[in-house]
Amino acid sequence: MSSTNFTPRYLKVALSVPMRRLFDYRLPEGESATDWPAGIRVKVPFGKSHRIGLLVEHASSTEWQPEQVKPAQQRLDDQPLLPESLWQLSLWSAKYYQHALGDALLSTLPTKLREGGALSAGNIRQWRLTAAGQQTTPACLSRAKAQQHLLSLFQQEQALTDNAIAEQAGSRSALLAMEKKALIEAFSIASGDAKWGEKLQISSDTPVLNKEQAAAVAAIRGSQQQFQPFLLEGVTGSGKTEVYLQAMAPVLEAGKQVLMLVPEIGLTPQTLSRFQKRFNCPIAMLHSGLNDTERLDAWLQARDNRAGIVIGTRSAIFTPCHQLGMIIVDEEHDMSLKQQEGYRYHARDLAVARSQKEQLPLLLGSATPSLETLQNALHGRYQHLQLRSRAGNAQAVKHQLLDIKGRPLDQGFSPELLGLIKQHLHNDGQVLVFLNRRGYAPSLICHECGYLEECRRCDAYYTLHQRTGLLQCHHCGSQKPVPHQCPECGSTRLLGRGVGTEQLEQALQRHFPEHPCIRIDRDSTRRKGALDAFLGQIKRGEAKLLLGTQMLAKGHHFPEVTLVVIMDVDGALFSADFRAPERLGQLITQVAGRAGRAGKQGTLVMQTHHPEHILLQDLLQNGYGHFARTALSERKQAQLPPFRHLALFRAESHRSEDAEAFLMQLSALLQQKLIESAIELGAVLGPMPAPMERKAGRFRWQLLLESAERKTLHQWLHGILVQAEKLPISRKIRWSLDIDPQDLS
Ligand SMILES: Nc1ncnc2c1ncn2[C@@H]1O[C@H](COP(=O)(O)OP(=O)(O)OP(=O)(O)O)[C@@H](O)[C@H]1O
Ligand SMILES: [Zn+2]
Repeated sequence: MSSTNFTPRYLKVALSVPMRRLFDYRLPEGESATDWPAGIRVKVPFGKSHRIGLLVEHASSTEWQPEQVKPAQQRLDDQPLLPESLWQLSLWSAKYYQHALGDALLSTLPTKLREGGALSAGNIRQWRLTAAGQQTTPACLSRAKAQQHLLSLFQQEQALTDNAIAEQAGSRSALLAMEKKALIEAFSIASGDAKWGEKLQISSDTPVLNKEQAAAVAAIRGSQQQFQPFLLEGVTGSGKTEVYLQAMAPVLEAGKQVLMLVPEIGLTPQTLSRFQKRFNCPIAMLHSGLNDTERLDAWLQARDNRAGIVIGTRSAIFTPCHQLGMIIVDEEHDMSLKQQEGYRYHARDLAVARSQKEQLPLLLGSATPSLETLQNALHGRYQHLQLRSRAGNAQAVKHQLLDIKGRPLDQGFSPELLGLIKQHLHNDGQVLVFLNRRGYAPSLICHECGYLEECRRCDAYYTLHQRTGLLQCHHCGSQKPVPHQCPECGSTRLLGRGVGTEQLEQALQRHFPEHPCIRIDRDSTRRKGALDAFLGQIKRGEAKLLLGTQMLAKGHHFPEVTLVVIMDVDGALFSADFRAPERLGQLITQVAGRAGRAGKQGTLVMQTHHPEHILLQDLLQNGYGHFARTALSERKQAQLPPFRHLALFRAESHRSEDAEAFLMQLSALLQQKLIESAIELGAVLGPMPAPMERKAGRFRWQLLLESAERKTLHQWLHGILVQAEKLPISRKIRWSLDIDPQDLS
C-alpha cells in the first residue's frame, strides 16, 4: 500500500488478553488520527463492558466487516506513554519472547495506568520532625521504646511515608503519640525533584580505589554515550559497588539518569543508604513491596526526571527514563532476573537490548558471572573488567570440606562442625549457617513401616513445619495438620526425616544457649519489615548465630562474620539439570563470600559425603573463575547453552495424555516446518515428562527445541504459536513457551 492512499481509519489496539492478536477499532467520528498517536492508552468497548488498551498502530483497512468494527471510546493520553526507544524495545521484546503483545505491553505498566488511572500519583503524605522534634533526644523518650525507635528513624531519614513507617517501625500508635506531642507533622509534596541535576552533590568521602577498581572505573568512564557492555567480574567483597558508584558519578553530573537492576533480596535499606550517602539526588525504587500508588509514583519519578537514580528488581527494566545515561545490572547471574511465568523475559538480556537501542554503557556485575555473560566477555563482545582481590584489608576466604561419611550427626551437625562454631563464637566472630531448605524436616516418615507423607497433588513429600504443626507442600502450597498416626500401619511413631532451618535453629539453641540465633527464611520473614529488622540486628551485632536460606546468604555485607557453614552440598552434586553445576558454583561462592569481609579472616566449611567430588575440588582449589571456564568448555563439548539456543514448550493437564498429545501434535508441526523451510541445525527433543511430573494436580510435559543459531530458532518458531493455538486439543490444556529457559524443571 502506498502512503498516498493510506487513510488511518482503524486503530489496532493491544489488550491484556491471552490472545495473540491486536483488536481493531474505528477512529471515532470527527477525530483526527494525529491526535491519536501510537503508544497512547485508549478505552475501548469489549464484550458488554470496556477495556483499557494501548494503541499500537493505525490501519486503513480491517479484515473484519467494517460495520462490525466498533469505534474506540476515548483516548486517555495526549502523548505516548513511553519514550519511542522503550516503546520499540517493548514491542521487540514481546516478539522475541513470543508473548501475546497486549499482555506483554500492559503487564509491564504500573497497575494504576493499566486500569486507566491518571498520569499522576497525587501527592504522597509524608512525616517529618517538627522544630520541637528536632530538639528531642532519644533519652527524652526512654520510657516509650517504640517512639524512641521512630525518632531515631526520623533522625536518619528526614522524611518518611506512612508505608515506610509501618514497615520499619511497625507500630502506628507510636506515630500518633508523637504527632499528639507535636514532635512530628504530616506534609505532602510531589515526590522527587526535577532539579536534581542542578543540585547534585557527590560526597567526597570515598575510599581510595585499588588498581583494578581504578582501571575498571576509568574504562567505564571512557565509554559514555555509546553502546558498550562491560562484565565486571569481581570476587565477593572486591568492591564492585564502589566501582558502580564511581562510574555513575560522571553520568549523573552530566544530568543523565542511571538505572540499576538488583535481585529481589538485594534491595535492602543498606543498599539504598549507600547510594544516598554518595549522591544527594532523589532515588526512585521499584520493587514488589510497593503499593500501586507508590509504584506509579516511582515510575513517574523516573519518566519525568524527578529522580536521578532508579533502582529496581527485574521489571524495572521497563521503566521509562527521561534521559538515561547508564544501565547497571548487579548480580547479573541471578535467577530472579528471569521471569518464570507469564511473560518470561530475562531482564539482563533486555538490559543489553535496551543499552544497544539507547546507545548506553551497560555494566553487568557479578562475582559469579553466568556462563552466557562470561562467554560474551571471553569472546570480546563485552569488555571484561576483573577485580581479583578483595577491597580494603579483607582477605580471601579459607575453606575446608568436612567429610561426614559415617560420622554421627546431631540434627545435621557433625561434632567437628559444632567444635568449629564454638571456637568462632568464643573468638567473638559471627557464624553464618546456610541451608536452602526451610521448615523443620523435608519429609515425615513412619518409623514402623517407612510410609512417607506425600502431597496428593504433587510428586513431592510434605515438609514438616513443627512450629505451626503443619505439613506443607512447598510446590503447590497445600497444607494440613501433622497426623497423629500413620495412615498405613496406625503407628504413632512419626518422625521428621532430614533437616530444615527450623530444626537447625533448635539444635543451635540447644548447643549454644547463651547465644541468641537469628533465623532468616521465608517463614520467619513473612511479616512486612521483618527482614529489614533482622538485618539491622545482625549489623548491630545483637546476635552471633545467623541461620538461613539464600535470603540470608546472598549479597549482604556483614563485616563481623568469620565462619560460614554450608550444611549440605550433596543434593546438588548429582542433579540432572545441566545448569546445576553452574548454580552450585555460584551459590557456594556467594555464600562463602559473606565471610571475612572486613579485617577478620573468614572461613568456609562445607559438610559433604563426597569431599573428593570433582566439582567441589575444582571450585575450592581454583575458584569460581576457573571453575566457570571449565564448565564453559564442557558446555561447548556437550553442545549446550550458551553454544546452543533453547526454547521450551511446557504443557500441563489433569489428564496426562492430553498434555502429551498436544506436544506430539506441536512436534509434528515443528518437524514439518523444519523440512519445508529447509532449516538446518535444529532439533526437537521430546515430548517428555517434566522432571517433576505432577504438580498441583496437573501432569506436566515438555518439548525442547534447540538450535545452533538464535536467528534460526526464531525463524523456526515464527507463526507456530498461532498454529498451536488453533489445535483443538490446546483448549483442553495449559501450555506455554519459554525462550532461553533458565529452569528446565
Ligand atoms: N578501595 C577500597 N578501599 C577500602 N574499602 C573498600 C574499597 N572498595 C570497597 N571497599 C569496601 O569494601 C566492602 C565491600 O565492598 P562491596 O560491597 O562494594 O563489594 P562487592 O564486590 O559489591 O561485594 P559482593 O559481591 O560480595 O556483594 C565495603 O564495605 C566497601 O565500602
Ligand atoms: Zn503439592
